[in-house]
Amino acid sequence: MASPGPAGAASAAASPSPPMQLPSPFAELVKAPSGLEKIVLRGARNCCAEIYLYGGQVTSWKNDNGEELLFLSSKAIFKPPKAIRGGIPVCFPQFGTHGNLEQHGFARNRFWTIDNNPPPLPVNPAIKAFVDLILKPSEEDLKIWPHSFEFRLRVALGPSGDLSLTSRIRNTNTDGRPFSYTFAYHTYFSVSDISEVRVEGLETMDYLDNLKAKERFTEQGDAIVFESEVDKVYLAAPSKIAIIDHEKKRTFVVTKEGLPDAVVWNPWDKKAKAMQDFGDAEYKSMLCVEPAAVERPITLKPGEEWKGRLVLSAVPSSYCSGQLDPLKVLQG
Ligand SMILES: O=P(O)(O)OC[C@H]1O[C@H](O)[C@H](O)[C@@H](O)[C@@H]1O
Repeated sequence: MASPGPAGAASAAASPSPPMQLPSPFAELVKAPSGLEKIVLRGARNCCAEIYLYGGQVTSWKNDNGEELLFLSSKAIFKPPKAIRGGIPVCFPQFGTHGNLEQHGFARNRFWTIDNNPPPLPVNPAIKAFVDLILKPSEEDLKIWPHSFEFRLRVALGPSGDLSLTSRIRNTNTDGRPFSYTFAYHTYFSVSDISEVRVEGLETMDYLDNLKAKERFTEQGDAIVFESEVDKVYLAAPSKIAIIDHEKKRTFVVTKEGLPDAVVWNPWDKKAKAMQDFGDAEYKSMLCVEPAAVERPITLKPGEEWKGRLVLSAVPSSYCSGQLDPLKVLQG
């Protein structure tokens, strides 16, 4: 008997114009001009978020006033196999070049499907706008990474406009083999002007510098500011990091669980020019702060599941002419 359950959703995904069911009345599946499908989550007032099935990738997150909070390049290419430049690409099963797979693994350029019947996840009952996606390896994927897995991603918009991403990755190998992976939520924040931005929470942390052959250094005691290209993996970073945008008087608070590291990236002018899908001056209006597990890969035995969570909130900075109290932002 046909039912609008998960099997219905999976087979509908393969047909050309599916009347796809979503479990939340605040979520809608629409076709973007590129022809790719995306889910639009609608929260209170003008809050909303968009998630592409391609890459399982969040590309938009707007606040109460309908202002965009994530960076998406004006030159982003919405065509496989290129990953979409901006939003929140998911790097799995490899972050960066930490392995033999393509840069950042393959999850960001695969088609995910809607999972209408995911295993229960403890949730805040006030969250009404959410969607569950799932990625399983294809035959081709198994040739490049010979492990069977189920990757479930829930994207939810909270009542106060917070955006949360919860990843659950399960080893479904039937041959008894464990697997290991590295991971990142490659979050592109929209900022007014990179030279007006500082990041708090990473002071005094050790980091691997991708611009210096992954050599290990220790950050100085001050908040991080930006004057040139940055590509660092902060190790054992705190669970809250604040990105303070002085000009916009906005602070992003990044809360991470299950993800020890945090990557900070801005390509600056030279690298920006070299990227085909990134505007020459766009480095000024973006910053990537990416909760990640890089230094120590995560290992799962068959049947084991890992959970990694990211919660983003955007709050007005109390900054006027004095100093913002970093403790208030990071603890509050
Ligand atoms: O161009 P992509 O493959 O999307 O990677 C963009 C960037 O992602 C991360 O932040 C890495 O640390 C950088 O080394 C890399 O350049």
